[in-house]
Amino acid sequence: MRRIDVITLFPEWVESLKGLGVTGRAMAQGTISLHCWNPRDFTEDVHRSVDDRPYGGGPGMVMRPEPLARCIEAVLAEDIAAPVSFLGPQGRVLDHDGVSELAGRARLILLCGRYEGVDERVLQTLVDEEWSIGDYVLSGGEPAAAVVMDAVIRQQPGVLGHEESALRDSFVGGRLDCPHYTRPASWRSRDVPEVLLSGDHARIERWRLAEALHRTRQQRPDLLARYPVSEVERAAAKKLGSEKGA
Ligand SMILES: CN1CCN(c2ccccc2CNc2ccc(C(N)=O)cn2)CC1
Repeated sequence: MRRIDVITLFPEWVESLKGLGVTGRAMAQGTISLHCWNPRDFTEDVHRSVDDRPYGGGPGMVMRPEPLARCIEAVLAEDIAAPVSFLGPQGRVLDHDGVSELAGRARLILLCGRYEGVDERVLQTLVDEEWSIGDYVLSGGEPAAAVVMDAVIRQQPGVLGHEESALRDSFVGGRLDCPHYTRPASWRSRDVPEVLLSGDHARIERWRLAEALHRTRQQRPDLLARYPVSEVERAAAKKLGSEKGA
């Protein structure tokens, strides 16, 4: 991922990401460039109107096709080609595999809908795919775009600095995360599991694998169906069990 373009009526929404956390660091490092485009800059009327009343009546407004189309075409005219991804509730639901797929691209073009939605003819002629961050309705696509950007940017080599932490994340390999602890070793009479204080890194790794597997089995059995228990996990759980007995 080298470049992200976001088409939105609320550029300040996206500009705020430039200064924050993982996304902010990736921009500052120059690993990723973020470009914001506002369809309002592509209106041709004096009122710079980007929405209009829906044909067939009903509540709310619809995003007008012409300014949006001109904006999308301006985005596509710049830099390398990339699919136009629309954030909407009807889209493919984003999961770890979807994030990996998007993270592998050189460029992302994210279109954020507002109002009651976008004129269907723009979706038919200029949008290549639709992504959803979950089965619920938002007031606009911007929060969904921010989620996609964060998830994708942290997959980029060098962004997290500690490569391995992106690999151990929840959902990598279909597993939830293991528990995390820091000082003090005893806090309000609750102790850190002694294995983590043992300095035995192979045993600690086994414990973390076994805990992630245990949590996944408890909270997300559907993930186990999709990503069956591996030999390494089985061996880790077995060896741990025998040590506990020891
Ligand atoms: C009140 N209406 C506002 C506009 N909206 C709409 C309709 C079509 C496309 C985009 C939107 C923007 N909303 C989104 C966006 C993404 C998600 C998601 N799950 O990823 C949920 N909602 C329909 C509802």
